[in-house]
Amino acid sequence: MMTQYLGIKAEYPDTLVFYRMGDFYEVFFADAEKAARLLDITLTRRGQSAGEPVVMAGVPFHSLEGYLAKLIKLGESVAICEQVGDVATSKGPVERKVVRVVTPGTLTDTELLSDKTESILLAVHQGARNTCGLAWLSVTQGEINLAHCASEELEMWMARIAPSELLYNVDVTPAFEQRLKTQRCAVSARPAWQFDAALGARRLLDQLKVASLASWNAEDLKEAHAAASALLGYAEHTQGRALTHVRGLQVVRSGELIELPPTTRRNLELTQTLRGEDSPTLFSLLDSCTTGMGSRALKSWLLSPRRDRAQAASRLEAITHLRGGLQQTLRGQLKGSSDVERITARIALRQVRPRELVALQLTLQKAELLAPIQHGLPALLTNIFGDLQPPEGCAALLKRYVLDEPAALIRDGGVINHGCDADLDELRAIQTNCDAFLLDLEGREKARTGIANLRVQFNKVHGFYIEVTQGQLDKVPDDYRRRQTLKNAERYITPELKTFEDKALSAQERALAREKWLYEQLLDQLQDFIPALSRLARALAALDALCALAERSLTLNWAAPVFVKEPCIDISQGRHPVVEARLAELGAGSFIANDCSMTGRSRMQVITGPNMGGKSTYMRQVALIVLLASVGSYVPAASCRLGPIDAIHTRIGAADDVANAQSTFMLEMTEAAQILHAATPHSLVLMDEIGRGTSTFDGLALAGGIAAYLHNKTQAFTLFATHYFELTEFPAQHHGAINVHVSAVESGADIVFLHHIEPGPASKSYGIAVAKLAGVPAAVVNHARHALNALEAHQTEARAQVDLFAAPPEAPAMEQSAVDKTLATIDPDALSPREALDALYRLKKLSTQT
Ligand SMILES: Nc1ncnc2c1ncn2[C@@H]1O[C@H](COP(=O)(O)OP(=O)(O)OP(=O)(O)O)[C@@H](O)[C@H]1O
Repeated sequence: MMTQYLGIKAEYPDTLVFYRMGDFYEVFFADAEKAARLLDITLTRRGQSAGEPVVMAGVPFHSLEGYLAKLIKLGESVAICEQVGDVATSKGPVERKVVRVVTPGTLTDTELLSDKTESILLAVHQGARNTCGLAWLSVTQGEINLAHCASEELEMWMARIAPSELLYNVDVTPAFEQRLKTQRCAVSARPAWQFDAALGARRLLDQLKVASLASWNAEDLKEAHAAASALLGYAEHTQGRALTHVRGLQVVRSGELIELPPTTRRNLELTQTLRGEDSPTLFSLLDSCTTGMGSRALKSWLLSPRRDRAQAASRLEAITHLRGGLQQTLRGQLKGSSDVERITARIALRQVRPRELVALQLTLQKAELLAPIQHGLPALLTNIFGDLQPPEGCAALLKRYVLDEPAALIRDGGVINHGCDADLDELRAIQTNCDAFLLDLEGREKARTGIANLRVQFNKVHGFYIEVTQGQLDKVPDDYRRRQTLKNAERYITPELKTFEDKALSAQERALAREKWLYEQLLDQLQDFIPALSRLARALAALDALCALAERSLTLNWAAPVFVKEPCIDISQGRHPVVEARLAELGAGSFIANDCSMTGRSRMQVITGPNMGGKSTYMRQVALIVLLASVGSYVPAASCRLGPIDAIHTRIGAADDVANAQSTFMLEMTEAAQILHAATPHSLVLMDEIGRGTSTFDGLALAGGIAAYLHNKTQAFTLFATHYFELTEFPAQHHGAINVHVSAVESGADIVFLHHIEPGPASKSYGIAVAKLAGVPAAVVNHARHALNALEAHQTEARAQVDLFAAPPEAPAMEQSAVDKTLATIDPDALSPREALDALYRLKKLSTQT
């Protein structure tokens, strides 16, 4: 057995192998030590292998799911090795095989998956010329995604895709590997040969059942093909079979989506709060979907808005239509729908459970009722309703095959419907009619033989028998065969009883085997419905997400945004949806709505005002409104006009990133640098208190420089919140910038925040008043007030006339060196190898002379 185990383990060196032995899954040696540590289970030692005691640990087979969930959460993968041979007939250890490998990125079990989140597997291929190929999929969805990106954009892509597991070529450079390892997901190196572009292209064609990738314009994405090769190979390897339900391809191109860098997702708390919780976030507020499929679709919409507004416009049009009452009816009907998408995937992978099939059947019946007969529907709804047609015959097939309330697992039987299969019905009848048959036989035999006390009975050792007492033996007919002799009686068997016995004793076993066989037959027949079921699942998900957005827009009193061509962000009476909901929940007053008007000519707002005044809330609400509009949702405002947007960048105070050894200030500057490089005139940039991580003068000088760069060079729509009062002078010298401030009033020594954005700079800083409000001891507040007066008096006197925003003098032009001059004359493409070598010697000589 150990030889068998070690042979299997050798094929899965990096994976915990759960080896089935009777009612337990056992783990051995190093795996056992790891499992014992991670799962808190007992380690034992038994027997010997190669002279060493065998270290092992085990978990009962019926509680496998719980242990798997724990391991997957810890980023581990598990190979499930089952007994596949016949225990009764096999000599030596029964044959065993790994039937599937459960890994964080390829989950399919209901118990291991979160309803609202996809578990995504991503393969990254480091290509030549600074390009990376990406391929990713969720095994429970029907679509492969491909993309190419520049190496420096990789982190942004990985943040957008948010994989649960990442695969990379074992031969990548150490620096590249290090970048991948900083991702918060399971990371596995795969052999280099698996990242083969030609193999990947072939696999894609096979998978999609097409002759060419031309219709997706995906023929030249060689690096992505290489990634797809590893991706599909790995996904199939984990499932132990082909992914027949994966039939879709999507190519995502840089520049098609609105950029939402990782910092933006975090700072705007789109799907997670800054503390890493799921709520309250924009998504948790929006997600009133009635199905998991809808929630997942909505989340993906939220994180991947497109620059081109056609998709957003069609969603808006659909939502507007649904708001007219239809959403309420549809949501009522959608409620309780099963997760058709995941059930379809599990049918394809032949892992589906009986109760899921019943749930699917009920949903299919429901879907038929969903599509309203209406004319003049918006195009998106027409398409969705068109796809809502359940595949013909599928519900009937399920109804015919599966009991209304089947057992949880086919393993236990009690799944296949009555009247579906004559053999099964007969086997079941034998079990249920056993007593009746015996009574009937007894009656008939009594009549035939004239033995009044004849009895037909059963015991476990001897099986069925007819018992006749000594005094009646002469009446026993010829066809009775003796089975057992007792003191006062003889026991017999007849051909009829023998036939019945054979049937009855094996009926249960055979019924179970028949049920399993019929279940497989059903799965075979269901395979034909998979494309139609996938289509239906997508339609249900989209309809649910649209209905949720319609419901939210009505409940929360949101307005439809208007897309315009000219550059602008023009919001009237905008609100921060999450803060507003939170205030309402806590009964802490109403949210103060604010306008924001930025145009091609007025692109920057310098925002000042007291701490706690509402600067961050205002900036974030503008970003959230822009994002919601770009997704195609209504927005929390009275009205919103929006020009083209290509990115939302945010630089908002964060805690130290100790894990990556970066100080607050380093992080602040790194993020600022990224924004300055990436932003364009169509980007929205939020800068919150830039420069505060260093000394006042350094910080102020940097903030001034950054503001000037954003205004003059980048020309992005910029919201620039600052505590540096000096920056309120910026708009006077920069025509594209204006001052705004959050209003507050002082009453005595206290401060009242009005949270209202008003034109012009704040009149003063209220730091000390806020400190008092926060409960800082009176002695400290008095001390600070005194010190402030002194500082202000001193500053007025000493204020030098420094122009913070003036462009610095040009750096003196460096004189070109002899090497540079020679280099400028060389055209590498025009050189022969010999000439190139000569040139290299010449340059080397020159460099030693200078
Ligand atoms: N428009 C508003 N209406 C009602 N309450 C608001 C509004 N804006 C902000 N608030 C409340 O004020 C609190 C502080 O707001 P915010 O964090 O935006 O202030 P801030 O000016 O950025 O402060 P700091 O400068 O200290 O970062 C919020 O948590 C919210 O409860």
